[in-house]
Amino acid sequence: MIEEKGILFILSGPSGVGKGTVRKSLFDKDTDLKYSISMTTRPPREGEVDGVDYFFKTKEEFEDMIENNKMIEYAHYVGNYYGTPKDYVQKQLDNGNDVFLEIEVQGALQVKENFPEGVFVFLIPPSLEELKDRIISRGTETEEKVRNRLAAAKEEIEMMDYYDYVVVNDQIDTAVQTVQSIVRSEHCKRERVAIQYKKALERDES
Ligand SMILES: Nc1nc2c(ncn2[C@@H]2O[C@H](COP(=O)(O)OP(=O)(O)O)[C@@H](O)[C@H]2O)c(=O)[nH]1
Ligand SMILES: Nc1ncnc2c1ncn2[C@@H]1O[C@H](COP(=O)(O)OP(=O)(O)O)[C@@H](O)[C@H]1O
Repeated sequence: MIEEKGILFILSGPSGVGKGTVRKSLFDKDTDLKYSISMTTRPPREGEVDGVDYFFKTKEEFEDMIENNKMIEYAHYVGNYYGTPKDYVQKQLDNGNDVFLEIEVQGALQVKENFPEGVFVFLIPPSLEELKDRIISRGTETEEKVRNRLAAAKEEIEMMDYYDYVVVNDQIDTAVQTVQSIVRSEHCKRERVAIQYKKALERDES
């Protein structure tokens, strides 16, 4: 059966919930998904590589991309810009490949406006206490930034209503398996399979 367009998957949720951890583990298992590397003005953390973890840009370079309409979405998050460049995502979807975005909530809502057919997955922590522990234990933030991220998290969790799926990231393996099942299930959606069959039948008859 010929795949038409790829599916756009959006994984979002509060900072520190485990989006990056879930995404990396998912990509170790599911090589068919294409990951869209984000652009950011945040300085690289130790061990982060330009073009692998993020495309690290200056504020001017980022604003230039925005002005030239080259971003699908972007957000100003805890003092820095983060965003998804348009070209890569569009090209992969057009080639029939599934694309996976891992982005914060403001950006996900913008994607929803432009790609309403996207599949929106919201990752939540088992509790706010656990979320705080995860942000602290990661050790990448100052005390003030931990407070900022937790304050943002409370507002972000209220946006759950805009999502198609909600996954609790309690045990990492279970959360990854659940996201993987969502990806598989979306490929079995009746509308999607029916369209592909119809097209294949039409080709057969002509
Ligand atoms: N809107 C948007 N958010 C992004 C993008 N890339 C990463 N983010 C989010 O920006 C937030 C901060 O990312 P980062 O500084 O790497 O910290 P961490 O994810 O909390 O480790 C996280 O919630 C990311 O998921 C993007 O392209 N667009
Ligand atoms: N299911 C989980 N159980 C315990 N710790 C987790 C789990 N998922 C992620 N973590 C830890 O929580 C911290 C934040 O995870 P990270 O993937 O950086 O979050 P995000 O990308 O959402 O900001 C990291 O130290 C990570 O190892």
